Amino acid sequence: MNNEYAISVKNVGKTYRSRDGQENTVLKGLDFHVGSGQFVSIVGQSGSGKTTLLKTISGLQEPTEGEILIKGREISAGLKDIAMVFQSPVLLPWRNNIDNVLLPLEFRNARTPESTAYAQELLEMVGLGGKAEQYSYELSGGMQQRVAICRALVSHPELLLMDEPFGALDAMTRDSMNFEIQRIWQRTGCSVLFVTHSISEAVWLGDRVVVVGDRPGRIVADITVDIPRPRAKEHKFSPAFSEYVTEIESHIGVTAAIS
Ligand SMILES: Nc1ncnc2c1ncn2[C@@H]1O[C@H](COP(=O)(O)OP(=O)(O)OP(=O)(O)O)[C@@H](O)[C@H]1O
Repeated sequence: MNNEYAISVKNVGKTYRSRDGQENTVLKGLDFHVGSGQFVSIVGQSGSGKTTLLKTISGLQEPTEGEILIKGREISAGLKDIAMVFQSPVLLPWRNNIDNVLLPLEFRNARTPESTAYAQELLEMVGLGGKAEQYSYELSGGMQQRVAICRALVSHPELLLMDEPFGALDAMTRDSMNFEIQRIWQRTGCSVLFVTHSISEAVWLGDRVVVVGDRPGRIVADITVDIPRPRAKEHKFSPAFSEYVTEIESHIGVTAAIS
């Protein structure tokens, strides 16, 4: 039954066509599922089609072949259940932080006193409760990304798609954001698809790591990470962790571009 999955990707292909008629098949024959409440990391070489996959799952673009079901339904029927976080937070500078968080609800005319209270609660959950009235330019990059994550969560999405959300952050901030996203995920129970260039981040966060091979993008490995939760920093130094990293590196083939 498809209904038990948060996402079902069935034999999905995507071919871009340029204006002069050239075809570029970026994804071919992708088949995988994300269980309800699972955290699935996606890694792969640059250009292997990870962002294309996320955009296709989110409904921002259509697959050329195959189908994608969200909780057993066509994407068009499930869009309100999906939120996306990009590498750049893209906050509106003329709105304060809580108003940025509430933006998706305003678009739907669904801002209420309850949702405002929930937005404040989310900001508190990410340690920004005292900065609700401040503006994004008064925040660090890591803080801005936390506001963007709150904005994604404010509509209670069942599915959170994250495309290299911590790629622009320094190593220390990135580590603390990893803890934060693990905590948020455990608290909200949403399903997460998380694209990253960092194999160690993928292993540390994921219940599974899906490796996308390139030309055309296809799944070359789908590895279950059997490390207990909640995960702590020490897990990164365990032999099991290193084995997962080594195995994933071997599936990607070349590791030069991957940290
Ligand atoms: N809208 C588009 N039109 C045409 N080609 C595109 C489009 N978007 C992406 N591509 C091409 O699809 C391929 C895969 O791009 P995509 O951004 O999905 O890869 P990626 O794995 O996310 O890369 P990176 O890790 O560098 O972010 C690239 O060759 C890219 O040029």
